[in-house]
Amino acid sequence: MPEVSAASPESLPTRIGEYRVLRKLGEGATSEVFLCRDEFHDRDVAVKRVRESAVRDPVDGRYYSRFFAAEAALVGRLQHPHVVQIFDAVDGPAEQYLVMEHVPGSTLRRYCRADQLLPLELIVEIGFKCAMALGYVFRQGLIHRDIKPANLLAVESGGHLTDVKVSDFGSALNLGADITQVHRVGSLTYMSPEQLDGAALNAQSDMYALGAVLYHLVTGHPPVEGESQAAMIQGILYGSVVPPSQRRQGVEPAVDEVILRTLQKQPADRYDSWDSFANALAALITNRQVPRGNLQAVLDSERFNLLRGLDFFSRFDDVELWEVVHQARWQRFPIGHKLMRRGEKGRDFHIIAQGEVAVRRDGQTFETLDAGALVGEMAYLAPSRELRTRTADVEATDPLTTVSFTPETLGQLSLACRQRFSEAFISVLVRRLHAAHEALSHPQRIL
Ligand SMILES: Nc1ncnc2c1ncn2[C@@H]1O[C@H](COP(=O)(O)OP(=O)(O)OP(=O)(O)O)[C@@H](O)[C@H]1O
Repeated sequence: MPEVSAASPESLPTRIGEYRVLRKLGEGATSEVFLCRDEFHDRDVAVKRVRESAVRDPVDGRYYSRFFAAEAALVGRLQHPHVVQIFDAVDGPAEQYLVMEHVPGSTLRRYCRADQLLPLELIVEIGFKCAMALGYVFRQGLIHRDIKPANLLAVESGGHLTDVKVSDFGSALNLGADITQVHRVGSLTYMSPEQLDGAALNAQSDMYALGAVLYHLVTGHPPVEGESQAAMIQGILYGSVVPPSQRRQGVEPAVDEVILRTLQKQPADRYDSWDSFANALAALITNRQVPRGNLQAVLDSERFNLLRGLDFFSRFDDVELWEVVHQARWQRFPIGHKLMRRGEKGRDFHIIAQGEVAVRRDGQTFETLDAGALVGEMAYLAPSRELRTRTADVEATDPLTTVSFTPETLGQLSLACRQRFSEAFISVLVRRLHAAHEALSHPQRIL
């Protein structure tokens, strides 16, 4: 399947339904994908149109219709930053198509080539994001069943891979609704033994496939190779897998361990949940078991895990936390940096992600705040302009990492996420009120 097909202009439709076609993005066995303009919503979208020949196919036509129906059933349902959103599905007499979020970039297929391999830390980061995304998908009652590099879209910017999104839910099994399981959908190269066998599937089957993709990304080879389909099947069911460290220099035993665990023949021998798999991947980064290479920047997975540990975000779910990871301004400050000065106007607020600050008035420290604490929210929440003045100096007494928002950037978050912020603000304010009340009633306690 070509990644990006340079379609001849004459074969390019001018419109698909209400969408103006800009160019062809790619094609698969059953469909073509076009970059289109959604004028109503003022955004670019990817429109996946089922080939007429596919639907008419006398043998497989009804399966193809089923693939379309499976994806169409998910319109508006999967909302996760690492899952391609499906905006609309049209099942017309003339054409069937899906309207999806456009992902600018390519797919992970190109990064499986031995001469294009990604740094290890980026592969682990990709694994972490996909594991979290598939955990979300599983909680919606779905098993993807066709996790492969071509279905993991790579967001690229300036020639670099910056993010990843799971796509193509045509083969998805809805545990709540599908009574019969069609077996052997999916790509043999990444298929779990139980999927081959026709046994019942669960989260561990997608986990195997994601592990196989990670193996391919790390080594440039799929975990099982064979000259023929029969040899492949034999290998998947009974063969042993060469540890990734034997195929790529610099791979630590801990990385071998995580990947090989997902490729165990028995689902029960793999991780027991997506969360434990994601945590094992995150630990490889935290424990420095993958080289940090030239990428000095903090990884999204580290940010995510940092936020997950903070009290302020304890009621945020994973999707909301990812929003914060992507939309907040992350800043680092040295010791001595003045985060705020008394008397200054300002409406931004910060959550301390790492480090410590002293809150001072007239040179006297009256409070120290550390990870999870909120700074500057009083001016943010103030109901009138006059009250938007900082009432204290705030200075870093430790190297500081903060997560900051202005009223404008907070306003760009989803309603659900803003709701979580309001709840977190209220609980901080109630705790403060309570402390102030205690201090007033028992002044000796705070001496
Ligand atoms: N949302 C998207 N944004 C950008 N490009 C996309 C998007 N969806 C698909 N593509 C491109 O189109 C190609 C074909 O898409 P897709 O794999 O979904 O088609 P398919 O017919 O389901 O393929 P197959 O049946 O072989 O898995 C992808 O490999 C990718 O290059």
